[in-house]
Amino acid sequence: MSTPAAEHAPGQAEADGTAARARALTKAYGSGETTVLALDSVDVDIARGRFTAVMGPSGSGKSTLMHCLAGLDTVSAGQVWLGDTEITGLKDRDLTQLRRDRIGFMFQSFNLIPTLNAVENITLPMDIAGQKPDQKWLDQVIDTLGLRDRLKHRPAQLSGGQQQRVACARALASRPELIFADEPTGNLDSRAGLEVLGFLREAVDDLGQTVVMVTHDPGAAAHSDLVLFLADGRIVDEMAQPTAEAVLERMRLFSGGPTQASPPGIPHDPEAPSLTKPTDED
Ligand SMILES: Nc1ncnc2c1ncn2[C@@H]1O[C@H](COP(=O)(O)OP(=O)(O)OP(=O)(O)O)[C@@H](O)[C@H]1O
Repeated sequence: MSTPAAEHAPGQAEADGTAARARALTKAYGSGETTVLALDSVDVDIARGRFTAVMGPSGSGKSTLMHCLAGLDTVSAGQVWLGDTEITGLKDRDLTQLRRDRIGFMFQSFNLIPTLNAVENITLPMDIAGQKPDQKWLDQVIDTLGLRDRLKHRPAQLSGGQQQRVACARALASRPELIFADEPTGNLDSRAGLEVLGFLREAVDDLGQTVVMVTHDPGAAAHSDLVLFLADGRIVDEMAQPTAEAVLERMRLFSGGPTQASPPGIPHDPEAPSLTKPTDED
């Protein structure tokens, strides 16, 4: 199924265009009888300046889709573009440079260097690339994320939420065309998770960034502009202006209705704690 995200994103101007797209993207692991078709001829358009969430049951191909769109994994068939650049077929060295210069990453584990302080962690990818940060942009990112008074702290001196904010700032620092976030709230309590989702939202609304987030949590997906639903390596549905309740309901449909088990990470009970509902303990 084609997913013209740009058409569906509310208020999306045509001129903003597409940050990334894939056509007939197929990824198979293994060979012969043990082949796993992780992505099955996926067509997708990621709208520029929008926040897109990717959801689906465990094993549906979310991480594989993200890795293929980000040039972290090779494809078995099909094509992927970042902006106007076709990345499928690029040589390793060109791909490495493209990832470094044009893509930002946020992972569940923050991947901060313990011996470097916050600001050193934020600028590390640019330092490695020999690039000078745009100080005005960096200041804007640091202030938007509320990290100004934490810049000299090392990761161990920061809370989980603050560490993830540093990881968020690191992803934003080079002003990438596209930020990929893989379960960015997975290791956080609901309050810190909400904070990070708020910052990703601000990165899109106030800083004009483009974010693609893989998540299991309908509450987290509700912060996006558009949810893409994956099942068995295919995009089977999408939802603009999602709410946690509507996403949960849709996920239940895919998992065979309320009598069957929910996909991992999807609370079966609508009253279950979620990132939209901070609990009293937080
Ligand atoms: N390196 C690999 N080798 C073999 N099979 C793989 C590999 N990576 C992923 N797969 C398989 O591809 C399918 C899609 O995996 P993927 O990790 O993309 O799913 P996912 O939706 O991100 O799952 P989860 O929510 O559990 O992280 C799964 O069946 C998985 O077992």
